[in-house]
Amino acid sequence: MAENNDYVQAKEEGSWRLPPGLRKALPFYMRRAWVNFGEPIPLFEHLHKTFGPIAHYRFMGTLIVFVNDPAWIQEILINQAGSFVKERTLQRMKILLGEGLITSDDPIHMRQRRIAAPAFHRQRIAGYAEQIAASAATTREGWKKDTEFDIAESMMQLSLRIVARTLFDTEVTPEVLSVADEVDTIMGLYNYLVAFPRLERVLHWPIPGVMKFRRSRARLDVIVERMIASRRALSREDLESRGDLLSELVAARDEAAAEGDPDGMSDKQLRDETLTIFLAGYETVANALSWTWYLLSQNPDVAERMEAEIDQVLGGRPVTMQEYPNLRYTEMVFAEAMRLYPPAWAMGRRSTKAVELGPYKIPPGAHFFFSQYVMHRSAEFWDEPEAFRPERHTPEAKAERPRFVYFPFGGGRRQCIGEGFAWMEGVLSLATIAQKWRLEFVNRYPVVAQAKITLRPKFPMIMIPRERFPQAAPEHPGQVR
Ligand code: HEM
Repeated sequence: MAENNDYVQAKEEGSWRLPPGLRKALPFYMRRAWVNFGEPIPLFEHLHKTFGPIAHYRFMGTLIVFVNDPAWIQEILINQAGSFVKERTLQRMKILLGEGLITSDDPIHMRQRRIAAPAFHRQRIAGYAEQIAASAATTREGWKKDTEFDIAESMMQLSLRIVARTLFDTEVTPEVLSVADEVDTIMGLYNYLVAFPRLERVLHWPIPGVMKFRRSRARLDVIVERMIASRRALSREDLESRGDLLSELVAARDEAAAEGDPDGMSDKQLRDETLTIFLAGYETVANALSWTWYLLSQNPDVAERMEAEIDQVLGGRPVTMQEYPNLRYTEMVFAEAMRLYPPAWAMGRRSTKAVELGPYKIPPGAHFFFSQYVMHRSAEFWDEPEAFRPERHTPEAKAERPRFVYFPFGGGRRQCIGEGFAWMEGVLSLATIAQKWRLEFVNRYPVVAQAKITLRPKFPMIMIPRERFPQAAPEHPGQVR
């Protein structure tokens, strides 16, 4: 990097040693193509390209460090995790999610995670395989052959159906749809709301966007509280036999209380966890699946190989948990789609103590960002990063890579609690749908990834379902041959 008016080399500041970075505060570069306040990926890419594995800049008086080195990401998420809390923008999600798993910090987080963990154990989530396959089959049967539809919308509906069945043990009732709608409204307002410097204080002000947010949040609370109350009314036995995640959480809470955990999980925490899991588990998987179908449509050789595996493993039967371990290539396809289009495209932490990364010593209060999107496409670690190659995810290839070159589910003590669930949902949904259809992409809208809370397609993604085993057209009486 050449020293110029824009950039500074690594430098000492008092007892700190900062990595290289932008000489002036970020707003100074506002006219540059890589600065767009609603869209941080171009900025992260620019920092990586210009400065390499680590860079700093300042924004509104805060020191921000962007890290794109797998060993240093490991330092932040694992080895020095005790020196970090969640970054402020994320903490602001507390206005919606309260003290749920995503937003809380220790000691609340540690306790909540311990209580919620059994609901996500492998044996428990295996029980959801059947509901996932049945939901995907409903989606599959809803498509009309040779008729265009928007895959992004369809995958949202599928994942909503799966969440409704597994989290709440219900179909997509108007109640579940309103949860999705209210969450959508709130998330749409979220980017606007976090721009307020003293957000928590303005929440009571009669500003239209804020009022809308408050109304949505209140409606959401009523719905979720009703769902929790219906579980509470059940006997222990009935609760256990229901088997949905919310019942599991209520049961886990009761168990913790019975084992003498003095502060168990309050009703308020149960509400926070329910919303957190709903939010974390719904859009992420839907987007991962939409991107997978898009990439398959662009790589017919991969689609063919995946279909061959599915036909061979399933032999035309509905997929069950037993076959799941044998759908290895399908899983690699899903993994590779999440490399190119990671639903969680960046993560952030704030340091509470001094942090040492290699030669750098960074003061407490700095914000650290790292991006799955940038790392998963870095040429230092990936050969021809833009190419879609599921073979990158064989056990041998994985063993050769440093841990944090590929981290769609994060890592360390805050690693995604729903990871096992997400893999199963992705693979079983792909297998069920690909049993019947090959999707053909219709190039009507540009394919642009939009980095909102998750990485979603910005425009509708139109597909035509082609039947894989076309049925002979029925013969009509009097048909002329
Ligand atoms: C493809 C799908 C998914 C992706 C890419 C994904 C990604 C992530 C990532 C990167 C984190 C860590 C965030 C951080 O450390 O700052 C996370 C946390 C979390 N995820 Fe997921 N997730 C997915 C699906 C799910 C599902 C299906 C559920 C629940 C059913 C879920 C529930 C959670 C929860 C509760 C946390 C917070 C965990 C904690 O801090 O202890 N996620 N997820």
